[in-house]
Formats: sequence, C-alpha cells, structure tokens
Amino acid sequence: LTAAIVGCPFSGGQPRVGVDQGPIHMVEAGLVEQLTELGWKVKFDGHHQFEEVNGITDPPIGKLKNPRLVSTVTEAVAKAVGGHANKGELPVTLGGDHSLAMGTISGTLDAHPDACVIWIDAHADINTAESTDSGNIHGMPVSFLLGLGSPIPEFGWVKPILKPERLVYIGLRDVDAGEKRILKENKIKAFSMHEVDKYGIGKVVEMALDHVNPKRAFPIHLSFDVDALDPSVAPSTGTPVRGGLTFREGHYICEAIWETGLLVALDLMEVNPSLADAASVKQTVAVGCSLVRAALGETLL
Ligand SMILES: N/C(=N\O)NCCC[NH3+]
Ligand SMILES: [Mn+2]
Ligand SMILES: [Mn+2]
Ligand SMILES: [Mn+2]
Repeated sequence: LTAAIVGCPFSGGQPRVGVDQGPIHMVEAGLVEQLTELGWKVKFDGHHQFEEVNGITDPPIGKLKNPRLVSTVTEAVAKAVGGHANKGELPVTLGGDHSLAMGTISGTLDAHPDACVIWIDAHADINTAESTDSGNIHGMPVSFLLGLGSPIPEFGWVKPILKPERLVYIGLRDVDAGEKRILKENKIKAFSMHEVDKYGIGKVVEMALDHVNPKRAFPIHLSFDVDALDPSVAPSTGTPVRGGLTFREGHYICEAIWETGLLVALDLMEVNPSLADAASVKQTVAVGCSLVRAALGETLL
C-alpha cells in the first residue's frame, strides 16, 4: 500500500499568514517516518511549490480574493492528487487552507467517480460567489464542487462532480445564514456538534456513513479541517471556534473511516503554525499527525 504525501504550502484562500507552513511542520514532525513505521510505502517528492505562482496580477472578481491564484493552485492540486489516485496510491494532502479541497476532491473523483466525501469541519465551506461575505475562497470549495452559484470563467476547470447525496458533514458549529439556506435547499446531510453531543461520535459516524455510503460500496474521501477540533485541542488554526470535537472524537472519526476499508484520499487542512506559542503549535502539529496515522490504520491496541 502506497501513501503519497501531497504537501501543499498554500494560504491564498484566506488572509492569515502562516497556514502555508502547515505541511512543512507536519513533515518536519516526522509524518513520513511515522507512516513508514505503520507499514506504508510512503511517496513524498517534496512540497509543491505554489507561492511562486503568486506573481500573477490577481485583482478580486466580485468579492473573491486571489481568484486566479486559487484557481491555478487548486487545478495543479487536482492533477497531483488525481495522478496519485489513478496509480492506486492513497493521496494524503497536507494544507494549507481548505480551498485546496476543490483540487483534492476533483482529483479523487477523477479516479473514483463514485466516491463520497466526509467533511470534518467547524464550517460548511459552501458559500457561493453570491453568498460569501469575506470573499475568502477557503469558505467556498464545496459550492464549486457541487456546481452551485453562478459560473466563474476563471474557475472553468472545476467540474460539478460532487452530488449532494454523496456529501456529509461532521463537526459544524459556525455556519452562516447563507450557508444554512444552501444546505437546506440542497438537502445536504450535516451532523453539527449538537448531534455529536446528542448521539455520541460513534453513532454520528455510523449515521453519516449510512447516509452517504449505505452499502459501504463507495470509496471515501475524508477532508479534515483541524478547526473541527476544539481550540483547546488544535489551537494553532486560522478560524478557531469554541465547542469543538475532543481529540478522541476527532481521532475516532479517523479510526472508524479506516475500519471501513474504503478510504481512498485524505486531506488534513488549516494547520497554521504561526498563530500560537511554540507549545501550542507543537500540539496542533502533533494532533494533525496523529489524525493522519489513525486514518491510515494506526490502532491503539
Ligand atoms: N476555516 C474556515 N473554513 O473551514 N474558515 C472559512 C469559513 C468561515 N465562514
Ligand atoms: Mn506529488
Ligand atoms: Mn474548512
Ligand atoms: Mn473550518
């Protein structure tokens, strides 16, 4: 079994400095060695070089910020992830902000058209060009993948390859009014922290899988935004929101997805090593690496 680490030092989907350093810190923390130790053949051909791309003149399109940069980078990511997935490798994409998921999920669905997406996040990331307030594209990738909102020529490469019934969220607790409307209109299943508290994480993961993968027949793309975790667990991230998943709950999600035997791609996003003191950064990076290991089969016994 081969895991391909796709290091994506990219921050263009959001305004905070530092999230591009996330992949570098995770690899420096020994992630490649840890996965090798787990028995994986690990391919890592160095972090992708994106920041050089930002020489382009890139005025906003409507509210959208850095649109051409984000489009160029995410298209490159789609090719990288799709290339690995089409070779039967498991792409492990390290962010970098969550706009990258426009690329990762496009890549996965190219190789596995019937894949379902399990999106772990405090946020729905489903704003359209019309509904976004900030214009930060890391709050929008899901709308592009579903083909929602008015088409934007600069994003012509993104095809509406994701169906609402193949998407499920766990961890939501900071969803704005426009996104709530979009979730309802498109009948998208979402387990917020309310459901996690009500049913427990075990039942929530089972219900999420029953919704998007009832016969456990579809490959799974797990897209994990570390801000799904409580800020006490993963403090060094750009948009922390109180009342998040415990470490165990986040870890359980990864273990349970691995146990299905259906995981074909993983994203670990939004680690920003410049937003907290050294110990908190170290903790956030270590938590990220632990989640990747759990999703790739590390067990406690
Ligand atoms: N971390 C974020 N998404 O996952 N921030 C953008 C969304 C804020 N509405
Ligand atoms: Mn690569
Ligand atoms: Mn996100
Ligand atoms: Mn988030």
